[in-house]
Amino acid sequence: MRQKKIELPREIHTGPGVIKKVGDICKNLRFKGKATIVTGPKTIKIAGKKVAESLKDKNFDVNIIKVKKATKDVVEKVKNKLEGTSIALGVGGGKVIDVVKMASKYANVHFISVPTAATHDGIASPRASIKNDKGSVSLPAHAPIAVIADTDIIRKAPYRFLAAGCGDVISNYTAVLDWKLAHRLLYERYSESSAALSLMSAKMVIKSADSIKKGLEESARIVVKALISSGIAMSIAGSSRPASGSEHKFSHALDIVAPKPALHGEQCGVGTIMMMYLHGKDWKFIRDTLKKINAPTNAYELGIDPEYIIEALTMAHKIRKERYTILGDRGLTRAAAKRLAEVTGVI
Ligand SMILES: NC(=O)C1=CN([C@@H]2O[C@H](COP(=O)(O)OP(=O)(O)OC[C@H]3O[C@@H](n4cnc5c(N)ncnc54)[C@H](O)[C@@H]3O)[C@@H](O)[C@H]2O)C=CC1
Ligand SMILES: O=C(CO)COP(=O)(O)O
Ligand SMILES: [Zn+2]
Repeated sequence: MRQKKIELPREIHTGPGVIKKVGDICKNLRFKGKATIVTGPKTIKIAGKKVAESLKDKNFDVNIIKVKKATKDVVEKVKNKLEGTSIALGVGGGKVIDVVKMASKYANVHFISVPTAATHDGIASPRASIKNDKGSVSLPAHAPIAVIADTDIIRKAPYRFLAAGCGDVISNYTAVLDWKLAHRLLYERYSESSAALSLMSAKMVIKSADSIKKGLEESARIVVKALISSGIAMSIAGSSRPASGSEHKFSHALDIVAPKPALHGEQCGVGTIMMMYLHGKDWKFIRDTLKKINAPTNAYELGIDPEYIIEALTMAHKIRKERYTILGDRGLTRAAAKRLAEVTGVI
């Protein structure tokens, strides 16, 4: 029988003010000595310093590293600085968390995910999206030993971030459709339980769309919960298949061609509208849900020129080629891409 390993976070702490418990949590997990915080230039002020204080209070020797990008070079540099550390903590957005996730895996130390915004479902996933010279790659990393999501910090982040997180998790709809397609066409390994959890995560957000509002702790909690369970769906699958399909290929393509890309989750949400159309499914329902949440549903709201939307659509199939989707191996012609974006109101 095929052997399988599922890696999950051991502890998940959410709630207002939970960041003050980071030191305690690390101590209870039996870490001691040096703790390394990986954070960003903005997020150090929002949360990094609080994490450092909490760790120092529990006698940790704290080292702080600031990163801006999630590239292979940055991962390598961080990995080298993790030597002798007992625990690494990623305090920030998706890029910071991906860097620490990958670097700590290479350095063979545990890491803790401390998201400062609910923008993405990499919070608890065992995968890392890392930029290289051709765009980005999805790499196997490891799951965080703990997730510490302070919903007070997350609710105070710009509302746009929360809406982006909703887009990232709603995109599971088309990711699962693509996965099923690949299973039928190529007999790709498919997990019913992972797909069910992935869709349940998306539905958690869709069901609450009317009550996801700016500044509310409850809204932050709903989205964080959905993002964590989507990450767990990736753990069960052992890949990002349940949470990344054709709509993510479109977003990754935009990251390459657009001079000023929007947030990952915002682009994935718009991609989901178009990929639902290609699958012959209810794309209007996705658009209307994103509208309710106040997430972007078109090029104008993304702040991206329509020309780049068309270009990204025509090249999306070339990204993560191993991941078969509705875009097929040949992708869309320019005329088909333009029509798709027009019919769905994206351009
Ligand atoms: N590994 C995985 O499974 C997944 C990885 N990702 C990756 O995550 C990245 C997207 O993550 P994002 O967080 O959208 O982008 P990001 O990490 O670039 O963060 C966006 C911006 O928000 C700022 N920020 C974070 N928290 C803030 C707060 N509380 N207040 C004000 N500003 C704050 C950051 O400093 C940054 O400038 C992409 O690279 C994507 O590929 C996305 C989904 C899943
Ligand atoms: O963003 C992701 C899931 O939301 C992961 O995407 P990739 O596996 O395409 O990098
Ligand atoms: Zn994503």
